[in-house]
Amino acid sequence: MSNARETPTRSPRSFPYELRTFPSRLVDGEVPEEVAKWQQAVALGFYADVPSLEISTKYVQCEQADGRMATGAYLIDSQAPVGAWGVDYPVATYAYHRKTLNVGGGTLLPVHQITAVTVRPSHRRRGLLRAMMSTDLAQAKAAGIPMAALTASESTIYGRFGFGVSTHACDIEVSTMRGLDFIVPAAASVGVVEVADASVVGELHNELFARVHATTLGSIGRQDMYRLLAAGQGNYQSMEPAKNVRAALHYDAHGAVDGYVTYKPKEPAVEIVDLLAASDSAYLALWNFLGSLDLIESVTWGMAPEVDPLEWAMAAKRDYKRTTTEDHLWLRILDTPSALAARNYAVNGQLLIHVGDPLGHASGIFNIQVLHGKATVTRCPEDGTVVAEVSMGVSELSSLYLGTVSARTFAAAGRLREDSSGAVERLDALFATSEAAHCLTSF
Ligand SMILES: CC(=O)SCCNC(=O)CCNC(=O)[C@H](O)C(C)(C)COP(=O)(O)OP(=O)(O)OC[C@H]1O[C@@H](n2cnc3c(N)ncnc32)[C@H](O)[C@@H]1OP(=O)(O)O
Repeated sequence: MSNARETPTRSPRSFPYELRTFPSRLVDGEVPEEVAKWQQAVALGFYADVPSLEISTKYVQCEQADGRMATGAYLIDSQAPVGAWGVDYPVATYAYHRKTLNVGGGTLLPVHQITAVTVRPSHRRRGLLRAMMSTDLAQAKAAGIPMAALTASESTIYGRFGFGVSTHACDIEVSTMRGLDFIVPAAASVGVVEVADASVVGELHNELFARVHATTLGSIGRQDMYRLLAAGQGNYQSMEPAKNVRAALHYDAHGAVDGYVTYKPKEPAVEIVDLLAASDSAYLALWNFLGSLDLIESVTWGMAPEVDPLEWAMAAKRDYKRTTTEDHLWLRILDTPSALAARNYAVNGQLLIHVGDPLGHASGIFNIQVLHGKATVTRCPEDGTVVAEVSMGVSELSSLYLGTVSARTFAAAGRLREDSSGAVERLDALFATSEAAHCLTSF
């Protein structure tokens, strides 16, 4: 008989991580250790420079203004090998802030905006993203937020979590070699455009963005950092004001600023940094200004709308080239009745839809009854007494939500099923929008 004590054996945990969530904010004017390490992990995940203390502090000031909550996944029951990052550095990061989404008709819907998702290369494909996303979406749903949103680094990651592409961003290149001629020149010459210091844009940004946000279907709230980004006063790599960012302001008939453009000249081209216009005339007048720059042969912009009035205003339509169209804003309905009741509808009507949701938040059979542009949405029993007329996943419903794609297109793509003849046509008639959704914010 052996005296040796049996060594207690513990099988390794299948998920040896703990998720901790904390606000990103300064304490006594300083970046707390936990937040600083979290930021180092984010920079690693996005291949960014190691943030200096100055940059870290500036980020946190902005994130504090946004009410950002950061989540880190930390190793438990284990020690880091000598020399490696310690267990107080998160192996995965995730964050959210909550702002609003313009869903049309002047309605701003509360939205849960997800950002800074990274998993350390040595811990990938072990379910960390799935764990952080599932936990966070469940908490957002429990907090009564009807919609989640993100902008994605890759288009293949987030569909499985119920997100659907809801707006596109276009890269455009407008040839200005011969200047810009407009079919109705007077429409592009309303008000006055004048040059300003780029720093002025930082001061105007929040008020102007609020005006644009309130009137643009698909616009989502901008994080505080945009004041700096839009004005060339700082970015995620440096807080040094850029020396090559120029600005022009548009003044309306009363002399009030209702638009601006900031741009980087790289002769013989100009790249737009940010363009906000609170009116159609400000938009065309700012383009008229850009078209008038001597020695410049083309103007590029990476945030042009899918349907751009500029293209239709130009006398030489072929001088407007859309070089890429890419998925931009991804939405994820969390609460189907609340989300559907918030938007406007084109016609009166009624429809029974079935929504599938792998995470359960948005699923069910719903009766949508629209009268005078507004919907009453009720959940139906799923005991076989009610039969849906159309069936789709929450990702598809989230893409249909702002009118960016039609049910007809999804049916043709095999992503939506018509269970009752004519239902797809009725769904498209209900969800039709008079303008194309456009989001000017990445996060
Ligand atoms: C909103 C934003 O912040 S977008 C930025 C996203 N981050 C990045 O691009 C930074 C670099 N990439 C990463 O940090 C990681 O690879 C992540 C965050 C993309 C994935 O993290 P992981 O922890 O490896 O993912 P996890 O193991 O939880 O996988 C969950 C599911 O997503 C899938 N998946 C993970 N990464 C990818 C990918 N790059 N492309 C396609 N599918 C992916 C997995 O196969 C898995 O699928 P399943 O559950 O249906 O079988």
